[in-house]
Amino acid sequence: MAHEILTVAQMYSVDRAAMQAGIPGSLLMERAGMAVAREAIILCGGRPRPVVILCGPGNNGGDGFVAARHLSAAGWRVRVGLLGDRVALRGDAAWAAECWTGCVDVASPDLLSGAGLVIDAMFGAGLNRPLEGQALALVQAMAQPGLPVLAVDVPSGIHGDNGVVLGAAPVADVTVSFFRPKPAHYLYPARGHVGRLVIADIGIPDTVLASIGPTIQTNDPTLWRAQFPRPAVTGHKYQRGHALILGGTVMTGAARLSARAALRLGAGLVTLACEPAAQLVYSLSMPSLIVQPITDAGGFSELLADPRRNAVLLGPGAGTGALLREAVLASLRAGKAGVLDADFFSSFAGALSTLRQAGLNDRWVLTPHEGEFARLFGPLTGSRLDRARHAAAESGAVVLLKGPDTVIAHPDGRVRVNHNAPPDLAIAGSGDVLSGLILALLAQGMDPFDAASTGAWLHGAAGQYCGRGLIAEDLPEAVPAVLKQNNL
Ligand SMILES: NC(=O)C1=CN([C@@H]2O[C@H](COP(=O)(O)OP(=O)(O)OC[C@H]3O[C@@H](n4cnc5c(N)ncnc54)[C@H](O)[C@@H]3O)[C@@H](O)[C@H]2O)[C@@H](O)CC1
Ligand SMILES: Nc1ncnc2c1ncn2[C@@H]1O[C@H](COP(=O)(O)OP(=O)(O)O)[C@@H](O)[C@H]1O
Ligand SMILES: [K+]
Repeated sequence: MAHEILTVAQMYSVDRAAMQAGIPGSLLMERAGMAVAREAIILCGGRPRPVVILCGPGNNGGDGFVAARHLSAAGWRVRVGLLGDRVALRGDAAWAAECWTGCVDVASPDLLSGAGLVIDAMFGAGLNRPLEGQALALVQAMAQPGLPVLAVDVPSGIHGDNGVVLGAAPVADVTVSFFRPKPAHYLYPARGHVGRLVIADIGIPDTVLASIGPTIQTNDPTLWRAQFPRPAVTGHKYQRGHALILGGTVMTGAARLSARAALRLGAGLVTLACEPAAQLVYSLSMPSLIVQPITDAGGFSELLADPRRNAVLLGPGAGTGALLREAVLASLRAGKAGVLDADFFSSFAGALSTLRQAGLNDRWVLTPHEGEFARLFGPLTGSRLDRARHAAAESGAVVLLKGPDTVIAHPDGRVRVNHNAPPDLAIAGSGDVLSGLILALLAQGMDPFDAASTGAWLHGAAGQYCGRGLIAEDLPEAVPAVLKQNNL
C-alpha cells in the first residue's frame, strides 16, 4: 500500500515526469475522467441518475468533460455546466471539451434542479484564491439535502496543501483523486469535506517518485510493523526496557494512566517517582508499578543514574513547580530517550533554547495539543503539517501535534499524518495514555519517530475498539485486543 502524500507542487512535478516518460497529459486526463465516471456509477449503485457535471476552467474541468462522455456512453442523462468561457479552455481541458459532443450550459445553480448526482469538477489542485461569484453560488447550491456530491481531486474551494477552505467548499460523499493523496485529504477542516476518498490509478508509474522525494506519509502499521517490539523467547524484563515516570502530587490520575498504558504496551518495568505525600495513591493503584518516593530533583537524578532506566516521561499531572523543571533538564543532560507532555509545556513556555542547550534531540518526543504547542513554539502560522515540521526542526525533537488529524514530524523533515482517531478520544486523560504508549515503545528501543507513529495509531485503534462511551481508563485495557486484532 502506498503511503506517500504529495503536495500540489509535487503533484505537478509528477505530471511533468509522467509526460516526460512518454505518457501524454490527455491520456492521464482520459483515465482520470474514466475513474470519476466509474466511481459515480458505484456511488449510485449501478443505477443511472440524472447527473450534473460542473466543469471549471482548468484541468479539473477537463476531467469533468471526460467523465461526462463516459457516463453518457453508459446511458446516463448528463448535463454539463461550464464555469467560464469554452473558448478560453486550454491544452488537455480544451481537448476533453472537444471530445464531449453533448450540450454545454453556463454553470448556474438552476442546472441542479432535478439532479440525482452532482459531479464537482470546478477546481482542483490549481485553486489559488477564495471562491467568489458564480463559483461560490454553485457550491452553496450543492448543499441540498439528498443531493449526493462526487468531487474530482478535491471538493472545489479546498486548498490542496493546507486543508483550508477558501471561501466555501461542498461536503462531498466521495472524492476521487489521482495517483497519490494530497495533504488536504487528511487535514481538517478539508477532511470533513472529502467524504470517502478514492485514489485512482491513472497509469503514472511509481518510479516517478524517485525524483520527487516525498516526505509526507499517512500513518499505518506497514510503516513500522517490522520495528514493533516483540518479547524475545528467552528474554527477561530488563531486555524490555525500564520506563521512568514523574508523578505529581495533586493530579495523580494523569501519571497513573500513562503508567498503566506503558505497562500494557510491554515496558519491562515501570517506575513512578513521586513526593512522599502521593506515594500511597500510586502504590495502591497498580501492584505491577514500582513506586519510588523522592523529596527533590536530586532524588530523581539518582533514579536517572541507573542506565537500565532508559526512557522517561515527564509532564502528565506533574504540576509546574521546580521539580518538573529540574527533572526535565536532568533527564535531557543524562542523554535518555523520552516523552515530554502536558505540564512540561507550561513549565518551559518560550524556553526552547534552554531545552536545546540541555540536550533536547531526536531521542525525545514532544506531544502537545494545539494550546500546549503555542506555549512552547509561539503563534506559528501555516497548516498543522507545516507548523509541526517547523517545530521539529526548531527543537531538534520529534513533534507529535495532537488532534483529530495528529501530525508527527521528525526534525529531518519527514512527516506522518495519523487518520484513525475517533472523536471519542477527545476526553480528559486520553493524551496521558498516548504519552504512556509512546514511552513503552521508547523503553523497548523503538526509534522515536516510529514510536510516536505507532503510539498515535494504537491510541486511535484503541479508541475505535472501545467506541462510544469510552473513558481514558478503557484505552490501556484495550491494548491487548488491539495488538491481537492487528497481529502486532
Ligand atoms: N496527476 C494528476 O493529479 C492529474 C490531474 N488532473 C486534473 O488536473 C487538475 C489540476 O489542473 P489545473 O492546474 O488546471 O487546476 P484547476 O483545474 O483547479 O484550475 C485552475 C484554473 O482555475 C483558475 N482559478 C483558480 N482559483 C480560482 C478561483 N478562486 N476563481 C476562479 N478561477 C480560479 C486558475 O487561474 C486556473 O486557470 C487536478 O485537480 C485534476 O483534476 C487530471 O487531469 C489528470 C492527472
Ligand atoms: N476530535 C478528535 N478526534 C480524534 N481524536 C481527538 C480529537 N480531539 C482530541 N483527540 C485526541 O485525544 C487526545 C487528547 O489529548 P489531550 O488533549 O492531551 O488530553 P489530556 O491532557 O486530558 O490527556 C489526543 O491524543 C488527541 O489527538
Ligand atoms: K473539484
